[in-house]
This record gives sequence, structure tokens and C-alpha cells, in this order.
Amino acid sequence: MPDVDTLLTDAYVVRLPMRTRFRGITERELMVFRGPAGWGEFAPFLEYDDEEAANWLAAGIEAAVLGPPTARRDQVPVNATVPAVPAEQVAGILARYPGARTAKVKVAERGQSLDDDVARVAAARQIVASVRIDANGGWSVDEAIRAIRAIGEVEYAEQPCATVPELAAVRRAVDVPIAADESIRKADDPYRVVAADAADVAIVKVAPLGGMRATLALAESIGLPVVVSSALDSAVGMAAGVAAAAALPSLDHACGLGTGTLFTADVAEPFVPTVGAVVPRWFTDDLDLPVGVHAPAHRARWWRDRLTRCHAILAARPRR
Ligand SMILES: O=C(O)CCC(=O)c1ccccc1C(=O)O
Ligand SMILES: [Mg+2]
Repeated sequence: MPDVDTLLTDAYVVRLPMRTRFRGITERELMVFRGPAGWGEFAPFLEYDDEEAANWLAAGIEAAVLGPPTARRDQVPVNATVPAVPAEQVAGILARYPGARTAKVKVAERGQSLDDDVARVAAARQIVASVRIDANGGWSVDEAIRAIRAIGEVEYAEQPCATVPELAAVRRAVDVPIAADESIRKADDPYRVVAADAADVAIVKVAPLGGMRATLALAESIGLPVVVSSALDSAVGMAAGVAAAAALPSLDHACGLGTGTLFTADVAEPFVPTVGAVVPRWFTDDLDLPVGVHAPAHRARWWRDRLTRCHAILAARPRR
């Protein structure tokens, strides 16, 4: 593992402005750094503790030091991502994903009603062949069952409730497939989901899982179809997600790697889905950062300190 000074030699802290509020934020603050194999990203959400953030650092270091694993496909189908916007805005958002056959629609947003969800999903269904919903754990079991019945047929319902037993209860009660996202990303043991029969699909995110190779190993052992998703990554983090998806032995579902379109500026040429798919690329050259994306000095310092603490955590972990 490179030492902290080496990682910080060629590093930037940026704030990427977003078109629409997503996950409660309108700006994505993150760090990118360069190593011998190209650029890596360090982008744990601000509220994550150091222990969890250290996995994200491991992913960034893997990208910068090892680069991508061997690709098995030259494009990766992606879904459109529809934030919890009013139904009238759905068509405008989907227009940014030409050729996408699948839309992921956020539901169960606090302060909104089931009618809002039903209307948003209906608007998406008029445009794309297949809709999946993502509640981000926002429903109780009873709310999830009622909502899923009201919304009707979907490709799958992602993280309808917060806990694994709740996912299992919903899965027993409804006909639609259930996908686990937060339950896999944060749980120490992703196999709890499998043991509890709680999901039909596993959402995997490269950064929280600690890298592309860790993601591929999980996909191989979990025994469920996987969907690689972004964590609101910059183009640099997205390159790792796309590379992991491209390296999977099998890929049956569109991946959530089209969120580059949610930003109005990025650290490099974003992955823009054209024919409903993105093409793997890897960033090794100097970045051409747009003016105005650099974070203020005190935030850059905060990120360097965070990286330093997470680096110490990784250095102290037993090597697998
Ligand atoms: O899967 C997608 O379409 C995009 C990624 C996404 O929704 C997401 C992005 C950042 C944080 C959480 C999530 C999520 O899937 O819940
Ligand atoms: Mg999700």
C-alpha cells in the first residue's frame, strides 16, 4: 500500500454540483488521487465513520495501484436513475438516458405520499420497458406490502425496508422480486441476506465493498444475480464500477452506473449512456478539472485528514 504522502502527491478534493437533489444532497464532495495505474476515488459520504470510510479508501487505492480487472464485455447496460421528483419531471430526466430500457425510480421519500410514488412510477412506465423501484429502506413491512401492491409489476423492489428480517417478510408476502442494497453494503456479513432468504438480487457497490476485485469475489460467492451500482461516484469512481461490471462472468440486469448525468460538472469526461449502455474507460492522464469544482481549502484539509485516518485503519487491518 502506498504511504499517505504518496497518495496525496497528485490528489484533488472537489465539489460536484448536481442537477437534482439526490440522497438529500445537491453537491457531491469527494477526493481523487493518482497512482501508477491511474486515478482512484475516495468518496465516502460525509456522515460515514472512519471504519466504514476505510473500505472506500481501499477501493480507491486498488484502482490507482492495480487498475481494472480483465474485461469480459465491451459495454455495460445501465438503468436510468429517477430521483424522487414530481411525476411531471420524469420524462425530462429519462431524456438524459437515450436508449435506456430500464428506469430505477426512487420511492418512499420522506414527506411524500404513496400517491406520489405511484404517479412517478406510472410516468416512467410510459417511457421505458422496465421499471425497478428503490425505497432505500424507507418503509415498514406493512407499508412496503401495501405500496408494492399499489405500484404493481416491477423488475424488482430494492431495499423496501431497513433490516434483513423485514426484507424477508416482505419477500414472502409479495410477488415482485426483492433486491438488497444497504443490507449488503453495510452489513459485515452479506451472506445474512442469503441465509434469511431475504432477496432475489444483490446490489453491489465497488467503493463500500472495498474494490473491484472484492466486488467480483462477492458476486462469485453470493449465489444471487448482481447489479453493480454507483454511489454517486465521479467519473473516476464510475470507471471502477463499469470495470467491475464489465469483468463479471454473467450480467443479467442493467447496472446503476448512469448517475454521471446527475452532475453538471465532473472530474473527467463522464460516462454518458448512449444506447442504454456505457463503455469501459480508464483514466490515467492528467485531469482537466473544470473551474469552480475545487473544494475550499478547509474542506480539502478535512479530506486529507480523513484519508490519513482511514489509511491508518487499513494499515492495521490483517491482510487477507
Ligand atoms: O442504482 C442506481 O441507479 C444509481 C445509484 C443509486 O441509486 C444510489 C446512489 C448513491 C447512494 C445510494 C444509491 C442507492 O441505490 O440507494
Ligand atoms: Mg439502493
